[in-house]
Amino acid sequence: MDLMQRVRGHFDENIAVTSLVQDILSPQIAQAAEKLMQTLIVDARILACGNGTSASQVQQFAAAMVGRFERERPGLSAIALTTDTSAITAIANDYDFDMVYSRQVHAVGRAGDVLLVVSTSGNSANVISAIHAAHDRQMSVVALTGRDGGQIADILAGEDIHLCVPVERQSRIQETHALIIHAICDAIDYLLLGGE
Ligand SMILES: O=C(CO)[C@@H](O)[C@H](O)[C@H](O)[C@H](O)COP(=O)(O)O
Ligand SMILES: [Zn+2]
Repeated sequence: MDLMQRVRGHFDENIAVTSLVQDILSPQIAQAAEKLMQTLIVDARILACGNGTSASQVQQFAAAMVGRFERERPGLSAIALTTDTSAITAIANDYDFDMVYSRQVHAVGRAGDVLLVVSTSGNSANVISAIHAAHDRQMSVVALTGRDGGQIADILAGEDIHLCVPVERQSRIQETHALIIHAICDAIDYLLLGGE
């Protein structure tokens, strides 16, 4: 395979995954946006966490809420738990890296808040602990995962929403998570402000 074919292959694969996910996840994505919107309008908060690329994606989401997405509106209450290096290093150093998010959820989370998690494998231990902490706090969860949803698929409960991109390749899962997050941001604006 020459290099050009290899490059084009990424786009072909992305188009196929995007189309699959449009078919199977659009209703749940709309449902997730409704849930987050219901959370924000009663002055509850969205806490968000993930690792690596997913950390950058939850930060992007929080920035789009507190700042803005594509339309002008008041700032909305979302906090990425990935950004406070003092808290993260203290918790990892004094306790365990698996607790870097759960400890923050326990400390900051309140009943009615929502935890947004992003994990390509569904198996990150610190994200799994954060979900348990959210449940302890009477918070529900919106989880973006990939492959078979990993262990996260097994621990979600009640009113939690699971958006699983059911393909193997990490890059395709992450690109699709980015698209899902953009769709959710737009849907929240649409629910708040109506159509353009
Ligand atoms: O995806 C990349 C690089 O593109 C990695 O940085 C990736 O995000 C990290 O390995 C994460 O630790 C993977 O965790 P998860 O998404 O499976 O929960
Ligand atoms: Zn639990």
